[in-house]
Amino acid sequence: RLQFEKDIDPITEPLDPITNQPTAPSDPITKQSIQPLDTTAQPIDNIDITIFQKVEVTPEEQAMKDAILERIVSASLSTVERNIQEADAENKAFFDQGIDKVGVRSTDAFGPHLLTSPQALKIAPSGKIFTGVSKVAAERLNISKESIEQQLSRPLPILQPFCAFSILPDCTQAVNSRYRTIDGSCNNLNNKLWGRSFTPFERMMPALYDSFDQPRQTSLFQGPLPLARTISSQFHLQSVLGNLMPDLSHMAMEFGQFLSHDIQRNALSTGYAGSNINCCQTNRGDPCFPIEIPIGDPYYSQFNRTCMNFVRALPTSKLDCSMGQRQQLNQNTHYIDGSHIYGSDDQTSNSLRTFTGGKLQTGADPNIPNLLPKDMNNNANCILPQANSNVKCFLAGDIRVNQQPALISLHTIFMREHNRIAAGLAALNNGWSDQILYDEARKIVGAILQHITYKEFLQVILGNSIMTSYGLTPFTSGYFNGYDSSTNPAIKNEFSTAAFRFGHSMVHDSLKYGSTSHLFKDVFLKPDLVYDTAGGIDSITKDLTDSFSQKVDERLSHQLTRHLFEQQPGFGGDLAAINIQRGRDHGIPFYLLLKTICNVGGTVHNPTVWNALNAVYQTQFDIDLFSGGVSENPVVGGNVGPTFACIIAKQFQALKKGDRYYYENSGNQAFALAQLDEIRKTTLSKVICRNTGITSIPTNAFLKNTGPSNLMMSCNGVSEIDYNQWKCGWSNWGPWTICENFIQFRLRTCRQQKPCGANVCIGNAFQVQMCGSYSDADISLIEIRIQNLELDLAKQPKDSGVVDNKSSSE
Ligand code: HEM
Ligand SMILES: [Ca+2]
Repeated sequence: RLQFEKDIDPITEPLDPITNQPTAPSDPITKQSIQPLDTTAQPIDNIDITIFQKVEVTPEEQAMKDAILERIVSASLSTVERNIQEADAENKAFFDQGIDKVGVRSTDAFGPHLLTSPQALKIAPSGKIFTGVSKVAAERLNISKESIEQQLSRPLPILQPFCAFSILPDCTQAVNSRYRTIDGSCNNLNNKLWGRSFTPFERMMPALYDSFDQPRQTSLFQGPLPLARTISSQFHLQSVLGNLMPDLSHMAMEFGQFLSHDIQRNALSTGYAGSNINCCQTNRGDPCFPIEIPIGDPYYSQFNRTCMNFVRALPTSKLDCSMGQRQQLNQNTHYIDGSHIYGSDDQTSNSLRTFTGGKLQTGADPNIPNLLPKDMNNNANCILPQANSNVKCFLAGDIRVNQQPALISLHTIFMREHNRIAAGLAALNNGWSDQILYDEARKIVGAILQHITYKEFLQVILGNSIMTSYGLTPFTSGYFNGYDSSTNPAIKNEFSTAAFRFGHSMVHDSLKYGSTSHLFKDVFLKPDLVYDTAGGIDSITKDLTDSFSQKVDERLSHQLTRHLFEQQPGFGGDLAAINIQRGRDHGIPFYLLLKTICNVGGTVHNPTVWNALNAVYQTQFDIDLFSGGVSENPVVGGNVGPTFACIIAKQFQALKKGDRYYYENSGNQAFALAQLDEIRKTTLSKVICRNTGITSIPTNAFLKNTGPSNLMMSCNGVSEIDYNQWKCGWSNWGPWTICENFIQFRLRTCRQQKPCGANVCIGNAFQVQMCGSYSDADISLIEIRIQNLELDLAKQPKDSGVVDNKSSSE
């Protein structure tokens, strides 16, 4: 049986035993991913397969269908497994020949996105088996492309041992836990794996692949789709200074990327021993899907470059272990939970903790305190200066942290926010263990991230009317009681490959840094600016709020479309082409289909833009989702077009309603109301003030223009979170009441809300005393009144928050 260890590729030609080269040139479009069935396989000719053409079937027919599927699967399994093993051997040969290499080559234009984690590689073989047998079944049963999901979506017992998701976690602890798990499991108690890291992206619509699971590459009018690079160079032209956003700051772009890295990280295929597959040097099939650079390319042709490396995403089995279309894997937790800060698996999260005082590790740099911990082995393949061995890249919950300095800065600020909160909580509550401090600080940071996302970020991206109609605006008081356990929070493939990439269009040519500007190509994977003692994180952050974003439109900076991760002139990547190619790799349906699903009618493009778009495609029905969506006119009050706004709004609605730990929820895991009100006071600007040396900042960090509606605020005296709402035990005494009939009293409240234990308050919540000038003769009467009052006061509850006696032991 198969070894579930290495990334292996089922879809490559056998090697010629003499030359050790593929025997036939492979054509990624028409290449069949699986060899014909074993001749030893049982024939199915005597079975009536017409029931697979029916939409409605009786229970008896369904049982018959399952039996047929079982037979086909059992007959084809060994062939599929053998193909995977052969592909593995072939990958090893490419590795041995030095074609696929461990570590990034100077022509790799994917940077840290290439670094697929070991957990994902373990899931890969399972994905290949499910895709392999599904393809055989679809072919044998003559199932049409459109009905594959419906006809094959059966959890066959024979396939369960191969499924990566057949073992469920034990969620007993999670039922009453105030804290999320690190990997996101057990959030939904009926569907324990929903939203967990290393689970598939879901879809809004079934995929549209070519020949079962091959990238969408054929036009509706036959012939190939236009090349991704051609669409990029002809339609996604260079952003010009004249098309700056009128209001959004460059920080809006950067927070968008930061948020994106919380909720999604696609896993790419790798070669033998995790090496990077080189699709430009070999002519092989899946998972190679190189981006062809046409002759006469306006930029790359001067370098005689004809190919940009592109490797397909890893296939995965589906979460319900049923057969069907090829799916892709999200390596991060789908929830907005700060997983890019803390890690999406226990090993990563533990490696980032100090295990004292609930704190996260910081870097020990002689010149600059409080940076992220250093990546001493340069696992992220950063480009480091030879002259200064202090300068290293950084470790965080998501390996893409080092992609460029603005991203490093936001990561650093939120790491500091965690440590500040942990210290604040520890100062008030001596008895709290490292674990409680870590958990509670992580819970608060997660809530702050959600609050900033829904209150500030989405507001400027989607605008009022969409925020309201999808119920995305947070409340100003009270709990949101809208948790819906039937809502799957999972990130949708259409969102990840296209809609949420709108931010690529907002990226400037350069990162402003004090009085200088640095082109992005000069700072990709270079942490140097962060170490600059003249400004570092503070300067990068201030300049993000101090400059405009580019508009969301078809235009992207050449820094992204010519120079992405460029290490050698002419050999950078093209992010617009990559986005288009990725959409095709994932079988994302064409733009007009999604537009219809989103109920977007009529003309939503500027006519010149629409004509330019149609000039590159044979027919409007071929338009890729990224290109069609990003170029729409923005919705009223927002900054993306109606189709992307719909996809984004639906996604964030699911992330809100489908998250048991959504910060505004009531219930077992809830914040006390007074705590929730503290979270609600947070803004991104305040978080920046609290954790940098910046002295003044726009009140709304997402808007650049300052004026009456967005005043500059001083960071001096910017309110901390009021940790008193987290203090366990008695509050201070309130004031004495007015003296009446020679008596007065005062009150205090007991804070035994989570995560305090019960019984943290000994004594009374009230004090009564005599007052005024009374005569000795009155004393006995006053004493009786005091006793009565004390009896009344004792009937009042003495606690202020939700009582909980379980969480303190967690
Ligand atoms: C300098 C800024 C940025 C750079 C260099 C960059 C680069 C990249 C690269 C190389 C990929 C992988 C593409 C692929 O292989 O399919 C990617 C994916 C992505 N980017 Fe960006 N990006 C930037 C900013 C942003 C922003 C501002 C947003 C959103 C507001 C964003 C959203 C996304 C999304 C949603 C993905 C897909 C993530 C996944 O599932 O793996 N990016 N980006
Ligand atoms: Ca997450």
